[in-house]
Amino acid sequence: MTDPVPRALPRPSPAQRWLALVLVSVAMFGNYYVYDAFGPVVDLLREQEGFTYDQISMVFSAYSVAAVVVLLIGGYVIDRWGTKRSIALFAAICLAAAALMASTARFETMLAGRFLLGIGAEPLIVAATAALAKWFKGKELSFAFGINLSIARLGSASADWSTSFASGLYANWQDPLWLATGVATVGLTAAMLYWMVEARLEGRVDLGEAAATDRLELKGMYAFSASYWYIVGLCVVFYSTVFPFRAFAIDYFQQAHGLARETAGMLSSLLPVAAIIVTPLFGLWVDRVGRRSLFMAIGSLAMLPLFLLVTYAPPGPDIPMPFTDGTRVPLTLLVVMLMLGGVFSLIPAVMWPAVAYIVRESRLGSAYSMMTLCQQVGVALVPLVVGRFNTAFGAGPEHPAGYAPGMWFYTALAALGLLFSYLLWRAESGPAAHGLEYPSGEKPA
Ligand SMILES: NCCCC[C@H](N)C(=O)NCC(=O)O
Repeated sequence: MTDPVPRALPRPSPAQRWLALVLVSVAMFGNYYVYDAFGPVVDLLREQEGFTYDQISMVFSAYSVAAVVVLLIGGYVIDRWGTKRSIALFAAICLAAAALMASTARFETMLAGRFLLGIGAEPLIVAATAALAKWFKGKELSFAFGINLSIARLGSASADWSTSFASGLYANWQDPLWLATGVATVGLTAAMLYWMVEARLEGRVDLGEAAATDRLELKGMYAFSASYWYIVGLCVVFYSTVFPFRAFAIDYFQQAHGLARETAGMLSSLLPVAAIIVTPLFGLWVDRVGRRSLFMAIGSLAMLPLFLLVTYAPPGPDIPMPFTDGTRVPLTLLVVMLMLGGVFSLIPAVMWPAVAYIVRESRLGSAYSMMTLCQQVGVALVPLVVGRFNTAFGAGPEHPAGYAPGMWFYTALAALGLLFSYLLWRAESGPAAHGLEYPSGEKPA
């Protein structure tokens, strides 16, 4: 008798793939919610617990310090543990971090909680990407990544919206953070369900092998072209401006512009909301027309005046915000936040895929890891500088001008971003171009 020939397993059905996507995305929703739940309680921590802006920015930066550490080792955990265990493990760490931050207003505990969040949240993003690659490889992979990021960004927007739908909790700093802990519990539940689904279907459907996780291999980094390092430079200054600005935005709108917390939250949510809607559209457009470095330069140029406009331009009339129940905001703030939302949609849509044009496929993992690592170093340092400025210049409701030095610092970073994108555009308009300026699929000879 001959041994039966092993039969090839079927690929997962659409229903199985979409179930995996929903569960992984809910875990990511929890991750992003917890990250952004800190911004809306900044003023309460200052007023009720006596936190200084220096302390607030140290807490915010602790995430990025942890992220730098885990980016160096996180890939090994995912490769060793597999996606299903890793997603549950990292979602559990996010939950523990959220609970730690909600438990007490001791500065050291907050710092530890935010550090723990960085340990869990950044590798959770990597593990989620690896998991989706297994289920959607050869299918709707880009679309699945897009949906996943949009649901994650909905988590960011929901944290801002919680100032309205959970306004009753904002009598103290702690209850909104307990709400974040609840959301993290939902994220962990989704991660556990994902573990069950993957374990149940393993051996029944062909999930393939997850590609080796993006890892940082320093060997050969020097060989990356100047264009790659210009994109890394832009990435660092762009995220080091936008993420810290977002972290302080709700407090800033309240203190410097006298907005109610609900209104400030709505205004701040324009960034992730714009990104959910517009990023995929920009992605499609740029695929058609190319001109990637030009678009990055346009995005950087558009960002340049925004922080000075919120500081010095007259507020203008109060007008109703679109898609709300008539919440009124000063025209200048609305225009600035809509423009920043546009930039926050355009630059990531162009910048991350541009790396794939410049670096060969076998080094893409290292290239993206190095880019994220540099990004997180910037995101760790910039809030410390802004916090220092705010404290040193006595920023607060009695002295709104004290916020101006921080805004000048953001402007200087935006100018640096413009310089990097100009250098990139110049490099990509010359003979050593990589095809960034061409539509998808068309490369220079
Ligand atoms: N909002 C949570 C922080 C996400 C950090 C992540 N490393 C990242 O930069 N993602 C890209 C993005 O545009 O959100």
